[in-house]
Amino acid sequence: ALYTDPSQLPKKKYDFIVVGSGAGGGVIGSRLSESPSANVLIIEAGLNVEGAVATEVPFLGPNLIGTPFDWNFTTTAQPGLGGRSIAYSRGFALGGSTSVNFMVYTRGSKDDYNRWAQVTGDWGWSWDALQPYFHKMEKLVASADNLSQAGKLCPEVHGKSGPLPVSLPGYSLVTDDLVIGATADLPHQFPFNEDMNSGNTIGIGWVQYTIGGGQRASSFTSYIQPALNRPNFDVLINTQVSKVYQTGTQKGLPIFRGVQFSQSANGPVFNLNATREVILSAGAVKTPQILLLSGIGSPSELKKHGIKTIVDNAHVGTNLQDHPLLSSAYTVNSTATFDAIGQNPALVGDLLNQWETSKTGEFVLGPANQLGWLRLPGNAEIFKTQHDPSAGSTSGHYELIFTDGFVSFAVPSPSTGNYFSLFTNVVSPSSRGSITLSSTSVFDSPNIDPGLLNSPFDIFTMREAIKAGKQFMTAKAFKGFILEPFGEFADAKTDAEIEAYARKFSTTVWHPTSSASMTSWSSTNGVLNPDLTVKCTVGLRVVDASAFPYVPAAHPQTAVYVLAERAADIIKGKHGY
Ligand SMILES: Cc1cc2nc3c(=O)[nH]c(=O)nc-3n(C[C@H](O)[C@H](O)[C@H](O)COP(=O)(O)OP(=O)(O)OC[C@H]3O[C@@H](n4cnc5c(N)ncnc54)[C@H](O)[C@@H]3O)c2cc1C
Repeated sequence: ALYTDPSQLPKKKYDFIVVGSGAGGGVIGSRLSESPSANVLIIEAGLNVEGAVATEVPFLGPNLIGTPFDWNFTTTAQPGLGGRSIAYSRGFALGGSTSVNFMVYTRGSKDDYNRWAQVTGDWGWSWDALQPYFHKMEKLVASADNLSQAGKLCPEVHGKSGPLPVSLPGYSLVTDDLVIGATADLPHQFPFNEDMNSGNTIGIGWVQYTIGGGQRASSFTSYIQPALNRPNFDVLINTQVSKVYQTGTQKGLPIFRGVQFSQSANGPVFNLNATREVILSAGAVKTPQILLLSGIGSPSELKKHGIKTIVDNAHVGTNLQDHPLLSSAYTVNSTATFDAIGQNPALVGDLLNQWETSKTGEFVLGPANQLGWLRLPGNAEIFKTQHDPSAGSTSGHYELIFTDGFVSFAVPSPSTGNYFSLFTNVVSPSSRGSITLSSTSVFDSPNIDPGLLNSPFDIFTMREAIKAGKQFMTAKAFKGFILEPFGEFADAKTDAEIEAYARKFSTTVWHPTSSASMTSWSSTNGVLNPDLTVKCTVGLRVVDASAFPYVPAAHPQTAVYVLAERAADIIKGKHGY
């Protein structure tokens, strides 16, 4: 059942306590509680989303940024962004970031997962070995407009009966034929990819979304909500875990089965012990913060805050990776773009009404109907001095996303006009950032440094992505539709100007990962073992995006879901459920 107050919890004992209900925690809580004899509790800091229409209407997803459903973090000053600090959104909600994200469903590439397998020495993380889990979680469903899927995805690649609905965009746009037509015009540089979830991501194609029946699917709607009536599954919201604590010692290693939590910085503090495991799924920002607050980290970092080191691990909070994102707009010869929705409040009411009555219309859409993943040429100048950080030939170096209207996270939308937005996104970054403590309170944000555009490779790739995007827009298919580049984008012509433009306006795709990453059993260069247990501890695991050794060249929710699906089986296996 769902609880809002720790004192209401019906049990004094849980086998598993899961911290966070996002892509990782939602799957773990739901899958572990499938075993009736496993008592499972999820503790979630954020708000209930039941009945919150903005979390249900796909088109309104971006409007959740900056609302009470957002942690509303801010990064440290980013040298790669000209010293700017930027807003850093994370879901403060039941369902975590899957309740506020943009629902793009991309698995990543064969090479992304095979690299995880190689780094961890556990072939269970390879693309082939994870296939049963992709199929277990997915349910390929019709789009809201029920159009044929033929030629837009490969059904055989997908699961048909899992809890998470996946569908194509449910409303056709004028720009659909233009983008797909441009891949036919320029097939060598911009090939069409019928299904970017087949293992080979390269090319441009139709976006798949975690949308079913025209409505957002999240770890809450797909995993937690259907399990809430199980007598062995409780979820406590509005409550932050402030640390995990040692409950004993086993073979010289500290056991961390204790969880401390409260509802406000000065509110009553509660303690609860798990009989089997504590699983941290608080996401790539908060999981390392909780580990550090628990005395698991670099002794010098912990000492600064007067925290006693229990496990000496200098890697906690390091290796943070993210994808820098830039939006550039063109004016277009059309009056039928999304811009009308932002510019005309009456239209919003009509579309919401249509969505509520029939789950059809523009509001069933995510932010783009097509996107693509592309590689720098093998002889690109940057490879003379920098090694290629991508996982391999099936992973992109950059992504292009196409939106039928003006969308930017750096500048306000113009009040008039019609636009087409081209997003460029560095998806195999070589920059690394960090999460460090700013105080000893979990109620304070940690220092978040995603290291955006902070390496020669990343700025080079962003620049080349912009140039490739401009090239794509010259395809015959766009003739008569695309008018001209808009705003400062129009003035960014030379390489130096494009780089300066990119540093001035880039933000993030909100894809932080790898801040408590897994490595092999024998490696001391990481935070987790390949089974996601925290190195040199007993009873403590991490199941969320912080566990990734590398960020996949993809929107990462799918990788978190699949990681958690396998993790649930690992945990069940270990405890004989
Ligand atoms: C605006 C936005 C758009 C995005 N768009 C996409 C997209 O289109 N496609 C895609 O694939 N990915 C997208 N992502 C990223 C994707 O949602 C995340 O990668 C994924 O949800 C990460 O899963 P997680 O379990 O690691 O963390 P989360 O889903 O963030 O879950 C962590 C949970 O832990 C809770 N928590 C944190 N600290 C505590 C604490 N101390 N005590 C208790 N609970 C705590 C949080 O409130 C949260 O509910 C987007 C993210 C954002 C923010």
